[in-house]
Amino acid sequence: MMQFGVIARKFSSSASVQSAIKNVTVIGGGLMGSGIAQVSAQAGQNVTLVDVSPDVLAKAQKSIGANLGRVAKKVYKDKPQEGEKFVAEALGRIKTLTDPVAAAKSADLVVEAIVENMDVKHKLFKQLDEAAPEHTILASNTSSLSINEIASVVKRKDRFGGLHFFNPVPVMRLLEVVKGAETSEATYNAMMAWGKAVGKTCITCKDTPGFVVNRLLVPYICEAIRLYERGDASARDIDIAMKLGAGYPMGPLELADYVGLDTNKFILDGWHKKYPDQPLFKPIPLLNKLVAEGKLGVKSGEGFYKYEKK
Ligand SMILES: CCCCCCCCCCCCC[C@H](O)CC(=O)SCCNC(=O)CCNC(=O)[C@H](O)C(C)(C)COP(=O)(O)OP(=O)(O)OC[C@H]1O[C@@H](n2cnc3c(N)ncnc32)[C@H](O)[C@@H]1OP(=O)(O)O
Ligand SMILES: NC(=O)c1ccc[n+]([C@@H]2O[C@H](COP(=O)([O-])OP(=O)(O)OC[C@H]3O[C@@H](n4cnc5c(N)ncnc54)[C@H](O)[C@@H]3O)[C@@H](O)[C@H]2O)c1
Repeated sequence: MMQFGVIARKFSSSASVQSAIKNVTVIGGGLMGSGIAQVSAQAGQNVTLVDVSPDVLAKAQKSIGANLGRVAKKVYKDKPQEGEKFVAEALGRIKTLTDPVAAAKSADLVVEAIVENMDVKHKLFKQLDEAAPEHTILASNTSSLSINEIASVVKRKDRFGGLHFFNPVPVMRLLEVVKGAETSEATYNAMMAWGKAVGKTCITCKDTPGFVVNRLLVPYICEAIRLYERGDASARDIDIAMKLGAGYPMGPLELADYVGLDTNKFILDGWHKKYPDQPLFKPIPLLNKLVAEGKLGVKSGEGFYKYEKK
């Protein structure tokens, strides 16, 4: 369970670390993009949040407001008026747009958090590269794709890198900063400083599949699903086992639902295509079935478990 001290420490550290980056554009207003926008605004950055869907943007603003409220309740426990001011000021720093090209024009940093698909990311980054000012750093929050391959369509390869956040962004303290083959030292240093400024502990990763966390996490979740498919244990028992037996905050099937089964599928399909002989990345029929039925986990109301719709 997250303690007040951890939130307060995270909050104060984000307020005290300086970054040259002041204007951040976040593309994709879903699970991750809304969290990245929140922590950036909390740290005093001017944020432009972009999504193709106005409905997603409205939902993102609502959830960011609610999550800022949770932070304010802890940090300004005995000072509710200051808490309200904190929420209003942070929300006031976030503007929303549906046009990525317009949003790139005023950005020092663009963090992309759209669907996990190389072709879609390429199309977006080509546009961003043409529209953004010379100094702008472009970064992807990809879970599983190669940073070098994403960067292959841009001219500014020295000003491109990976910024891999974890879900839920306001709570998870890690940021993987990924150096591509042509990422300059200046870009890497700016990304590290920005990560610290938004309250994260940063680690340096090479552009290897899954970086550090997902290289370990993906095989673990896949094996859990296969265990369940074989009927070796119930979903509930697998999750209880890893929580009580290994001390994880969530079991693997709960975590798969939390991340989103569509995102899980994009990752697995991509790695299977790239490494067809690796048995760990073979398609999982049950996962394909759930996604085809629109059972995407928490965000759609059902995955391995059922959830109340938000
Ligand atoms: C089908 C599978 C096929 C396999 C294919 C491949 C699989 C691929 C899988 C990998 C996908 C990779 C995805 C990505 O690239 C990497 C990731 O992000 S991995 C996910 C990492 N995250 C985790 O592991 C989360 C683990 N869980 C937790 O830490 C906790 O459970 C929780 C989410 C923090 C919730 O904690 P609980 O105690 O259960 O619940 P509470 O509601 O009490 O919350 C605790 C605490 O946090 C505060 N809080 C929660 N959410 C937010 C928020 N959004 N904003 C602000 N604050 C939040 C809450 O208020 C509580 O505070 P407290 O009151 O305790 O101070
Ligand atoms: N879900 C996780 O736990 C998690 C964790 C870390 C990283 N990631 C990565 O973050 C990225 C986003 O994942 P998510 O879970 O937030 O997905 P999501 O489905 O919740 O959100 C993606 C959003 O992008 C929008 N979008 C799609 N194409 C767009 C475009 N061209 N321009 C603007 N908006 C567009 C969609 O409308 C959607 O709202 C993926 O690359 C994923 O691999 C996910």
